Amino acid sequence: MYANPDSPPRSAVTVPQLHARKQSGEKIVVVTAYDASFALQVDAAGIDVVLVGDSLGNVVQGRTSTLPVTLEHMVYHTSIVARGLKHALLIADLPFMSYADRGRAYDAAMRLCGEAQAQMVKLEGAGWAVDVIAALTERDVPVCAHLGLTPQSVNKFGGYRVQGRDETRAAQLLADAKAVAAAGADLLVLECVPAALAERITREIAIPTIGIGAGPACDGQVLVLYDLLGISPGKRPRFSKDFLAGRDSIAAALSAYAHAVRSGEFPGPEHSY
Ligand SMILES: Nc1nc(=O)c2c([nH]1)NC[C@@H]1CN(c3ccc(C(=O)N[C@@H](CCC(=O)O)C(=O)O)cc3)CN21
Ligand SMILES: CC(C)C(=O)C(=O)O
Ligand SMILES: [Mg+2]
Repeated sequence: MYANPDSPPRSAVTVPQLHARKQSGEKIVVVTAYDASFALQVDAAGIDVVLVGDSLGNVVQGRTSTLPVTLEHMVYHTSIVARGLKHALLIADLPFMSYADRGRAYDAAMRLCGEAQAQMVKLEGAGWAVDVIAALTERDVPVCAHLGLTPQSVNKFGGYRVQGRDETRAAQLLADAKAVAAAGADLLVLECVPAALAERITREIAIPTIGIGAGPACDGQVLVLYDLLGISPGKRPRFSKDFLAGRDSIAAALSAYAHAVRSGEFPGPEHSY
């Protein structure tokens, strides 16, 4: 289809609609996808947002971290996922070091939102990254921030551990959440933080929070698709759940996940810290 100034955004779900969910209390359901066939399944299940995560390094490429994932990989997977979507909003992860300064972030956003058709980019961290969020926001590129366990920092963390457990770190995380929101982020992913802290952050900032191992109080939830289907190799993180177990199709597993998030059944205490 050629450009038509009257045509609506590519997806049915829009950024302003996601903002409105914070007030309405209707949970935002997010899942990762990496190819067109799964994107079609996820879209048909009525999931709100699809994330092309750099977790593709782990689950598609068989690596032990997300650090080797390149912008080329992200552009390729984002472009093929985009072809499978009609309903869901599409977010793409900015890979390691692709947003190290304003200029690199602009170039990467051009590839992911221009060429590959993502509607929002996601980046990890606060501090220096707050300026990058402000830079993208000034150019009207929607941004999803990501705090807590930020997997691109694994070499600094020394492993994948729950973040914000002590008082000082919890206060820092709350301050970081306020800073990314003030810089213009549209959404905030909170990964592996105590449920009580995620609840407090969700209450104190104006943008929706999307939890993964962050308890039930977040405005939405995200899971890695292959964790949700029970096919990820190795030890499964505590926050994940196999929704295919006891069901007979991928479509049924995706619908069950969406329903469990919307009804507040998932995540339970056994998935939280
Ligand atoms: N398949 C997959 N799922 C993910 O959620 C995911 C990836 N890959 N790759 C990138 C990151 C890495 N992630 C991870 C990986 C492991 C844990 C984990 O094992 N956490 C411990 C916490 C231990 C603690 O501090 O108490 C756990 O038992 O849940 C958490 C997040 C999340 N992301
Ligand atoms: C787990 C989500 C939040 C992510 O960043 C990814 O899949 O890469
Ligand atoms: Mg990621």
